[in-house]
Amino acid sequence: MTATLMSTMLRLPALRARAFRPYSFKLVSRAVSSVSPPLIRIHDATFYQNYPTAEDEAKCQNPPLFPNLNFELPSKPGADGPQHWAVLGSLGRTEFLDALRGQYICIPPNARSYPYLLTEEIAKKDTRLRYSGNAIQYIGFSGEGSGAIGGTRGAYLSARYESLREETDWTVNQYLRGQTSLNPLEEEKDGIIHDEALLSAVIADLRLEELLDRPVANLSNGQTRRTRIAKALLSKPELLLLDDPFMGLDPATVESISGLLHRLANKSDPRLVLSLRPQDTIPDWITHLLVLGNSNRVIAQGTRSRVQKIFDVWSTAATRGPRNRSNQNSQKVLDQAREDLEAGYLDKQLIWDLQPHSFAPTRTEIVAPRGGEPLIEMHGVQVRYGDTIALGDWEQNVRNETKTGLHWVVRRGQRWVVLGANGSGKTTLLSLITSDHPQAYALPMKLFGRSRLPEPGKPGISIFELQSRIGHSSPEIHAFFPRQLTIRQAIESAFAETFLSNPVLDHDRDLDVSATLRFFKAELDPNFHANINQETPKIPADHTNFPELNRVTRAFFTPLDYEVEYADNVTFGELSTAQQRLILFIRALVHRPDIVILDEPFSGMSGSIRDKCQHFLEVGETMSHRVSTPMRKSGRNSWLEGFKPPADDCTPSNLRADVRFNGLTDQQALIMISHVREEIPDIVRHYMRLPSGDKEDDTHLDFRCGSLKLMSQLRDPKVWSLAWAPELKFNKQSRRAFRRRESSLTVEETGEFDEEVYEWWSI
Ligand SMILES: Nc1ncnc2c1ncn2[C@@H]1O[C@H](COP(=O)(O)OP(=O)(O)OP(=O)(O)O)[C@@H](O)[C@H]1O
Repeated sequence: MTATLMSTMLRLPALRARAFRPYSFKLVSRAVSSVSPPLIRIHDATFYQNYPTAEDEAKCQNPPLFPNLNFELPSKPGADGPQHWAVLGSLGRTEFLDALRGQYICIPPNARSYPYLLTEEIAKKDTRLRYSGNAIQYIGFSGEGSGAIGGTRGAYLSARYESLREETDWTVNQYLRGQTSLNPLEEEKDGIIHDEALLSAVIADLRLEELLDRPVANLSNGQTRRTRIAKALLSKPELLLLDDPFMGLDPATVESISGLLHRLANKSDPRLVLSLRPQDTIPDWITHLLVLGNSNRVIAQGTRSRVQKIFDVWSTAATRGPRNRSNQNSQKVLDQAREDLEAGYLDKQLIWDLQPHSFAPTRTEIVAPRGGEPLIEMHGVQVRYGDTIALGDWEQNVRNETKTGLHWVVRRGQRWVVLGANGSGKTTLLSLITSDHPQAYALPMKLFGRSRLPEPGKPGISIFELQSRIGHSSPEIHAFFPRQLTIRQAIESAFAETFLSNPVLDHDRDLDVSATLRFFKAELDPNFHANINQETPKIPADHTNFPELNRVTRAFFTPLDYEVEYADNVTFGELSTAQQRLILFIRALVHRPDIVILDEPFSGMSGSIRDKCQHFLEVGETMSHRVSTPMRKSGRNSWLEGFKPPADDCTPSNLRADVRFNGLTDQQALIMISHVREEIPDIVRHYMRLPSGDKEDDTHLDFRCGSLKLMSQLRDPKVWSLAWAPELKFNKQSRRAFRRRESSLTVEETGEFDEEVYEWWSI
C-alpha cells in the first residue's frame, strides 16, 4: 500500500470515530504478566470488510467493525492461572471471532499481531503454525445440521434419509481422517491423519466410536457437532474459536461437551475462545468475558467478576434510572453506560438478556386441553435403517396391552414438546409428519385422518396439501433456504409449493404478511433505530372509504403496509442468523397452518427476540395477558420494542380491525422441539420424551408421554429436571394422568381419553 493511500485512509472520518476504550483494558494488560508473548495482540485496531474509502460514510457502507479495539489473549497462564474467554453478544459474535483469526482489513495493519506464533517454540513444534490461518481454527455451528460438514447435498431435505450411499457420502471415519476428496492425492490414500494416538483419544473423548462407519449425512445435529469439534482438534490448532458451541445440544451433552472443553482449555491444548448468546449459561470455568453491543462495538471486557459488576451497574441504570454513584469506578462505568445507551451501542434489551433470571413461578393455572379431532395418529411407528431402529425401538402400554413402536395422537388445539437426547430420533419423527422421510408412505400413521397412500374410498394426502396445512421451521430448512429471496419473498414462500415457486397470494394474505413485518420491524429493519422517532402517518378514518372501520371508533387509520418496504430491500442472506431464524418462525405461522412444527426455532436468537416470538405465538399482535409467557416472565415489555400498538389500544383486541394475529387458535396444533427450558412457552401442555442411552444403565431415559399439571411449567427447573429424569425418579415424582369423566356420560358418549389409552404421566 502506498504511503499516500495509507495517510488518506488514516484521515478518514470513520477512523476518527469516537475513541472507544473498553473499561478494563488497562486491567487486562496488567493481568497478563506472563513472559511468553501473547498469542493475539490487538492494539487500537479498527476492522473493515473492504478497504475503507472516503465515500463509505456518506454512502453508509463498509462500517467500521470494533473501532479502536484493544484485546490480548495470552499464550501461557499468568500469575492468576489460565485465561478462558467467552464473547457474549446478540450480534457480531462471528465477526469478532473472525477478526481474532485474521479476517477483515485491520487498520493500522500492524495493530493486530500474533507474537507467540513467531517464537522459537512454535517454529520447533510445527512451522505451519507460524501462519495464523493454521494456528487458529474456527468452528461455527449456525450452518446447521449435517450439511455443515458437507453431508447433505442438493436442495432436497429428504437427502438425509435416503439409505442409498453415494460416492460422496463420507463416513465419520473418512471425514476425520481427511479422506474426503473424490480424486485423492497419492499421499492421501491411507488418510492424511497420521497421528493415530491423537485420533483414538479424540474419538474416545467425543464418544464417536459408534458413529465411525455412519455417513456424515445421516448424523443428528448433536452428533454432527461432536464430529466437527473432533475434526478441528485433529488439526492440532493453538487456538480453537467455538461459535455457539452449545446451540441445539441436549442438557446431558452440553454438560459433557463443556467438561471436555474445560479439560482442553486447562491443558491449553488447544486454547479456547467461546462465543455465547447473552442469555446463555456461561460455563463455570470461563474466567474472562468480552461483551459486544450494537453496531459491532466492544462495550466491556475483563475478568468475569469485574464484568459481572459492570452488568450490575448497567442493570440498576436500566431499571432505576442512572443515579450517580458514590464509588468512583462504578461512576465511570455508569457514565460510559449512559454514553453507550445514548449512542445505541447498549440497550435495555441487551442488559435484560445479560442478567441471569431466576425462575419466578406464576400462580396461573393452565389446563392441558383435551383437543379436537386427531391431526396426527401413529400406531406402532418404527423407522429402520437396515438392522438399526432409529425411532420406535421401545414398548408402550396401549389400552393395557404392551405394543412396540411409537403410539401417539396429536389433536387440534394441543401444544406438544418433543424431548429427547441428541440422536434420539426427534428430527426423524418430524420428517415423518412433514413427509420428508421416504418411509412416511409405508408406516402405520395418518395425517388429517388420512394415509399418505390412497385407501379404499379415501384419497391419499398429497405433498402439496401437506405443505399448505403444515408450517415448519427447522435447522434443516435454515440450511437449505434460498439466500437470495427478499424478506417479504421469504415469508410469502409459506404460500408457495416450494421455496422458489410463485406464492399464491391475495389481498388478505398480503395484509397478513405485512402485519408480521410490522410486528417484527424492530428486529428486521436495518434502519429501524435511525427512524424510531418518525411519526406514524395518520389517514383520517373516513367510514365511507373504510367500511371495515365502522366497527371501531377511531379518528385516524394507519395503513397496514405502512413502513414495511424494508422487507423488499433486504435479502435473507444479508440477515444475521438470529434474524434468519425469525423469518423462518414467521414463515411457519403466517399461513395459519393446522399443524405448526417448530424444531429449535429460537436457537441463535437473543432472549428478547425469543420472548417476542413466544408472545406472538401465544397472543399474536395483541397486548393481551391471556397467557403470554414473556409478559409474565419479565413483568414488563421492553422486548416489544418497536411494536406500536394502535393508539386506541384499549379497544378489545377482537374488535380491532388491524389486528390480524391473536396467537395460535383452537384449530391449530403445535409441536415443538427444544433443549432449552426457557424456550418452551407456557401454552405447551403436553410432552413426549423419546428414549436414549443404554437400557441397562440407570441413567437411561425411557419413553414417556403426558401432560403438565395445572400449575406446572417446563420453564421451571424442577419440572424440567423431572421431564429428563431416569425411570426410577420419574416414577416417584410423577403420577398417572386421568381425566375426570362426567358421571352422567358413558364412554360411548364422551369417547376415550387419550391419557388412559396411551398411559400418560402428569409432571
Ligand atoms: N440414513 C440413516 N442411516 C442410519 N442412521 C441414521 C440415518 N439417518 C439418521 N440416522 C440416525 O438416526 C438417529 C436419529 O437421528 P435424529 O436426527 O432424528 O435425532 P435427533 O433426536 O433429531 O437429534 P439432534 O437433537 O441431535 O438433532 C441418529 O442416531 C442418526 O444418526
